[in-house]
Amino acid sequence: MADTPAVPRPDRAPGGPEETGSRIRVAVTGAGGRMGSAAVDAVRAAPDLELVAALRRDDDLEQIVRARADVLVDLTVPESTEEIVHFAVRHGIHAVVGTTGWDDSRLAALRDALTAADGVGVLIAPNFAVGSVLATAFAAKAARFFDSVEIIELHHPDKVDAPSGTAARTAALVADARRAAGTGPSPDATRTEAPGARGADVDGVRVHSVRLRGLVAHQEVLLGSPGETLTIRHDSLDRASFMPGVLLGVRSVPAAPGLTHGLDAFLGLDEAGR
Ligand SMILES: NC(=O)C1=CN([C@@H]2O[C@H](COP(=O)(O)OP(=O)(O)OC[C@H]3O[C@@H](n4cnc5c(N)ncnc54)[C@H](O)[C@@H]3O)[C@@H](O)[C@H]2O)C=CC1
Ligand SMILES: O=C(O)C1=N[C@H](C(=O)O)C[C@H](O)C1
Repeated sequence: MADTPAVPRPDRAPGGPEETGSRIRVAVTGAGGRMGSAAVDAVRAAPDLELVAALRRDDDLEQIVRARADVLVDLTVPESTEEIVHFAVRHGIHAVVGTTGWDDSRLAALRDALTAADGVGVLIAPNFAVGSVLATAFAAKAARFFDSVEIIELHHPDKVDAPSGTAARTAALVADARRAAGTGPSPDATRTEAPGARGADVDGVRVHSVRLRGLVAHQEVLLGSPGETLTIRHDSLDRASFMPGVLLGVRSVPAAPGLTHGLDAFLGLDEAGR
């Protein structure tokens, strides 16, 4: 990662585009991908936004600076996203990040970088679909009331990571809620197991990943207690489902300095989904 110093952005704070009503200048990385190309189209179609750069793999990140982007939308791959986002932060550019791979240590390093970058905002959004954000919030809310909880995430087979970022985030919030309530671990008498049969253990929650041609992005949270189960399911049937969340992020992040994790706050939800 290049170690360039932060560049002051005189067009940012008082009198910047978010305050003057001028169009927000948006750059997209991963513009050649499934999500990036949809985001490019969505930004182009939004009257209050202006697409100023669309970068593909191997394009020079300096283009974002030369284009005087206000907000970067990153939709690349887990191996690239950290470097790209730190580059934006160092240059005083806000970022809306949909790419997966933001584990706790990466988030901590980003928080540190943002502390030094006065006024810059970054949204890390594990899922931009409103229904998915709500489903995760509902699951976190329900988690303490049931003996058992497991997650099944189902995606298209071109996805490079498993489990999904959404499932990892859901598992973390479910685990937090159960810890806070003193709920014990999900009961499980398994003694012999074919490798992977019980899924991945994410923060004490079993997560099962399905990859199937024909699917886009889907998740079920299964909760169970004696005599009853509750299933919270969300389906993204088309990448159009993600675009309102991307645009909400672009419009909201300039006024949200520091790190925002999840679209919840921009939707007016707190972490418990209220
Ligand atoms: N937060 C959300 O709601 C959603 C997040 N995602 C996530 O977004 C990411 C992208 O997903 P897809 O578009 O399906 O993948 P994709 O593989 O279709 O697109 C990724 C693109 O990024 C490009 N790329 C890689 N490194 C780059 C770099 N350094 N600079 C510029 N471009 C670079 C690749 O060449 C590729 O075109 C994944 O991490 C996925 O999990 C996907 C859907 C929704
Ligand atoms: O790769 C995808 O497609 C998706 N990735 C994100 C994730 O890993 O959670 C969001 C959504 O599930 C689609």
